[in-house]
Amino acid sequence: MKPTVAPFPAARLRRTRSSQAIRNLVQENTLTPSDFIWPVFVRDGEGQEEPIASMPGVMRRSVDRIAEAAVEAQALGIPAICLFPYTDASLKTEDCAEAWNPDNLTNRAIRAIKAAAPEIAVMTDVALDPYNINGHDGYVVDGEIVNDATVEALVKMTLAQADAGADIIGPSDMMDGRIGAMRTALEKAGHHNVAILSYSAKYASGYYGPFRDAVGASGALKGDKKTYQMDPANSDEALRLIERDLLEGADMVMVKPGIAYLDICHRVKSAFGVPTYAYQVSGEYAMIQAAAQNGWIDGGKVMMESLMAFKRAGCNGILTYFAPDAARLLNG
Ligand SMILES: NCC(=O)CCC(=O)O
Repeated sequence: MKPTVAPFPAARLRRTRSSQAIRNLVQENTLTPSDFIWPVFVRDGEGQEEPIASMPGVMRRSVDRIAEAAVEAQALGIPAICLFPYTDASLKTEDCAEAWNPDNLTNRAIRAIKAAAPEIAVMTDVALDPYNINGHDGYVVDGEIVNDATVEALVKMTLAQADAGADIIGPSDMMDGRIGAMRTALEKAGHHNVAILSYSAKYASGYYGPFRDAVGASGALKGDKKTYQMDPANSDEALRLIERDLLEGADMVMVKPGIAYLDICHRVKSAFGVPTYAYQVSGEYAMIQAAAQNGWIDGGKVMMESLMAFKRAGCNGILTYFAPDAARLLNG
């Protein structure tokens, strides 16, 4: 689209910025609480809310407190909550069997949320890293992250989550062939309406540091994730990954991290026109909070501006740790 601009003074582009009312009329993008998916951290125990030092304002919550948080999110108009478990080191093994335990933290939290806040959609994370003694998203054999055996484990994990009542499965592992395998298994098990929001374009990023503290994975990880997560230098490859996942049965797709990858969000939405999400990850959140706490930026303003940027880039929604704070601001 080529914008038409009459010569000055017929056109004074400041006219449409001259009052709040006119600015509201010409606003091109909007942000509402229904744009958010709220990632939360689950821990064991009861009545527990434990702050995470590198993510000011974010807690690890026990299952009962997660259910309360979901009730609050539902009241704020947030449509979905996404669960990440803080798994005790004693439950991390080489075979990652805790990942498909029907009574693991995630599956208990799904059932508790469904009982307390039935309207909110529950999204899960599918990857082996919270359960893996090696800290990787897949099985490690002789130093290699093996693909096909990992996919079999991820399918078991997916089915356990769907059986517990998950509405949206979020494969974040970046193995090849996992979306097709999960979709086939879900269909076969009668979970026709369980959606897959694929972490299709997930980059090997430095922005995930605080998240690894939050889920207790920082110590376990040996090496890096560059053989399965994407190179930040690449963009065409993201489109191939997105197309591949859509053809295998993904309903929605994600770009991760967010702010440094808005060009990818825009390309994905323009190329495919499918429900597209960005993950404003822990490092992005931590940077905004740290600068705000030092008085270097206005935290509320930067929070809202960063979230609007995702909408402007074409995203349908954002996974963001700011979800409840932003929803409260938007609800006035
Ligand atoms: N699979 C989920 C993540 O890796 C989240 C990363 C973050 O928030 O930094």
